Amino acid sequence: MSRLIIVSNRVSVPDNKGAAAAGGLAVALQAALAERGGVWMGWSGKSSGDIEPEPLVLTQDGNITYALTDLTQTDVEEYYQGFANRVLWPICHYRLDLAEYGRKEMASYFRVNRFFAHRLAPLLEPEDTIWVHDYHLIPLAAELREMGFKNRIGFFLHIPWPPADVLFTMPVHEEIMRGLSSYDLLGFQTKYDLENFAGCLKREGMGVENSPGHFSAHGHNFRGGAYSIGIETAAFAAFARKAAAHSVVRKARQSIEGRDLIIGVDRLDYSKGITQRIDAFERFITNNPAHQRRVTYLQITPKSRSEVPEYEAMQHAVAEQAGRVNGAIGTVDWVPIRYINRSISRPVLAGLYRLAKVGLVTPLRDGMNLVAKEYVAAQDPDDPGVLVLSRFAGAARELKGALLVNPYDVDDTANALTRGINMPLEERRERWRGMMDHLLENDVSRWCDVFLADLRAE
Ligand SMILES: O=P(O)(O)OC[C@H]1O[C@H](O[C@H]2O[C@H](CO)[C@@H](O)[C@H](O)[C@H]2O)[C@H](O)[C@@H](O)[C@@H]1O
Ligand SMILES: O=c1ccn([C@@H]2O[C@H](COP(=O)(O)OP(=O)(O)O)[C@@H](O)[C@H]2O)c(=O)[nH]1
Repeated sequence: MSRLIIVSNRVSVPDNKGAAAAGGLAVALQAALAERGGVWMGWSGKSSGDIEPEPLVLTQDGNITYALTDLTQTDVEEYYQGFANRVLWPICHYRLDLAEYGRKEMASYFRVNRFFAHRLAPLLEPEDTIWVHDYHLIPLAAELREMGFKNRIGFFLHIPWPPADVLFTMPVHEEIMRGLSSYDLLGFQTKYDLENFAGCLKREGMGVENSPGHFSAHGHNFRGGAYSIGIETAAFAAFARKAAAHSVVRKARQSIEGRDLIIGVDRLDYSKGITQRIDAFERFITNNPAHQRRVTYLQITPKSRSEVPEYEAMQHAVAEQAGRVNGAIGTVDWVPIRYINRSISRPVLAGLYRLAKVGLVTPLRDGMNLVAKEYVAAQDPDDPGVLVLSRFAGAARELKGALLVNPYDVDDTANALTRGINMPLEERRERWRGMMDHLLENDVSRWCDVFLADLRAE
């Protein structure tokens, strides 16, 4: 069996393992690699200032070799904060209004991908299978091919892929499409993302789809498919069963004093629909005075990408909004929204999900959303809660037992909250069972196996 080499911008570093890694990619890859072993190369998350980063630092932890590199401060600002998170992220989440193009950021993006390729090259052996992850590293395969590597190279995109009219607003869309065309296998979260990709390729004759999922473009034949990422379902359910004894979970249970708990867990990101969600919660309370003082909405929201201006602005906006709504609907003995900016470890999160009668997951657009899956996995089979889920999350394609909402429609989400809080036990059980069976069968291990089997197949 060939070695597996994973490359991603974000790496869940060994000394950080017990701590909360707020980000689905790191959580999922950690789970996938722990089982198989291999090499995981990526950014250390640190800046080397204005000097060239030191050589790769290799750390062995069990069967995983971590290979981390720093980036210069300029590269952090231009490649990660600039092009990846101010151009590709908003475009792929359909937020053209937030995209900030800059020539030097685009140049830095391609330069850092070349740098990654050069750092990776000495680690590679001819039989290695290389699996590249996410929008930060689209040009990596083209760089490796340029250097003569013939390995099987796959790519998985964790975020949505937009339609041609959206993608083509990006000045370097052709180079990005060319980069994707250099892989042997492209994985998307849903078939809609795959269809959008095929549409982008065909629109201006950049490539053709020879048969479903088989493409030719820029002189290369490659395949594409939908591979919805999963979680470690059984292990997460076990966390949740044990978590009731955890002191944080016990304190949370005591402090809600028998009220119904609604939970939201998201990085502080504009794609997650947090402001619309708070509006919907306020509407739910004003529409249902009987629930006043009888529910608590816990929103766990670790800060994310704070150096990017759009994220910094959002931190202020959400904090201000949560305060305003608490002021408007709270009473002397009831704080309706508990808004937390710290990251919580996943074993504790599992216990909080299990305490919650409703999991409120309403992104405006999301590649998958692992929180939705974790919420389901954490439930008590005898008394499960209800998942209220945005129809624009990749997870909505799979979790048929959720109450699907349009997150832009505040009344729709407020009504789903009413329905969720009042749902009879039998209906909750039935909805939950179907989702849990699906998650047990389609866990992260299966996702990994299926993608790698397809990548390794000629
Ligand atoms: O690395 P950061 O800039 O701190 O951001 C965290 C991660 O956010 C994104 O996660 C996505 O991957 C999840 C797992 O497939 C998926 O469920 C979710 O919908 C996506 O938003 C991003 O794609 C990762 O690269 C980041 O590491
Ligand atoms: O305080 C927190 C908040 C989130 N997460 C984890 O971060 C991941 C978020 O993944 P998701 O796919 O929902 O969204 P992303 O942040 O990757 O866009 C999930 O595994 C969460 O359990 C965590 O460990 N602690």
